Amino acid sequence: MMVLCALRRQLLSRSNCGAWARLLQRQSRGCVYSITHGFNQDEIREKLQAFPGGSIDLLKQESGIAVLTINNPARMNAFSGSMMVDLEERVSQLESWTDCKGLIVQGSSGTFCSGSDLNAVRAISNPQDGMKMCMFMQNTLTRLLRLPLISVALVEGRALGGGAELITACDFRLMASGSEIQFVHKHMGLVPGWGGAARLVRIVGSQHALKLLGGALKVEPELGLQIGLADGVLEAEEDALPLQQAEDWLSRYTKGAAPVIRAVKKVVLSGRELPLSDALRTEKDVFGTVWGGPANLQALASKPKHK
Ligand SMILES: CCCC(=O)SCCNC(=O)CCNC(=O)[C@H](O)C(C)(C)COP(=O)(O)OP(=O)(O)OC[C@H]1O[C@@H](n2cnc3c(N)ncnc32)[C@H](O)[C@@H]1OP(=O)(O)O
Repeated sequence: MMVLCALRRQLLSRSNCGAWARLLQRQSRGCVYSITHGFNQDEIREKLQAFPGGSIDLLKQESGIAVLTINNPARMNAFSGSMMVDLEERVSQLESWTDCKGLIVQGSSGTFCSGSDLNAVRAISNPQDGMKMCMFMQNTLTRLLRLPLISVALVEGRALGGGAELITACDFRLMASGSEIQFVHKHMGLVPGWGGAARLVRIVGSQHALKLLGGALKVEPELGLQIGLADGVLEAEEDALPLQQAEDWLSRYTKGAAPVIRAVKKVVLSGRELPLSDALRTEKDVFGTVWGGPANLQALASKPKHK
């Protein structure tokens, strides 16, 4: 801590205050890696931008539900370098949207995501660059998971490799019928590197995680439900597209005032990530933000009966 404070003072005294302030802000945003870990985000961004293609699109709706779309259909929505940078920018936008209550992450054109763009993977196959890309994606996906809103991955078609890792950075997962999730890393001579293994263990437990990663098993909706990787299965419906079905599913958790929904996520997140004493203190602080707030006063005035 003392080292960090000294570093902060040292950095702020430098002439280029704006850039340093940005670096320090990133460090405090809940990233895993910062300048103290030798992580230089601007340098990595520049490298990633050298592999263009596709986009990550964010739709902010008045309902407070956002839709994030992985959009690179010619490559089954594989993640190019510029899409990794795009994703980081979209997460920053979501961090600043304080009325947002829910997020759906989907792929374009009926499939989720086929992982890293193999063309970029081939071009940066040295371990140093690979680890830098990993740090960048781990930071972004950690920030995605920590957003104070309720997120759901809508899996249609295939979620492979990094695509399977991305779905673990959402609070929930819905699988459309016929969809598949597969951590194909072993077949590529790899292990997950975007934080997918650490998050998968927390979602399905270490026994199931070992089977999914060690066997590169295909997870279809039935198995997904059975092991707790999927929270619901969407059957094909004539009058509701999967995105509409996902919005309906999510609405049971996002109905209500934004500050309350966001507080719910914050207390669950702190319970999941912090030691008990710290989580309890955080819960007390978050409680203080809603106690006596508009939603609380309105509920009290309406003489509720919870039947
Ligand atoms: C830490 C991250 C680790 C990783 O993510 S490593 C990457 C793991 N992902 C993969 O290995 C996916 C490899 N792709 C496949 O298995 C198949 O393409 C896939 C997704 C099952 C789809 O099969 P099909 O339906 O038969 O379609 P297809 O093979 O003809 O693909 C259509 C076009 O998409 C391209 N594509 C699919 N996945 C890609 C990828 N990850 N990177 C770059 N290009 C990719 C594929 O090459 C094809 O392009 P083209 O039409 O031949 O020009």
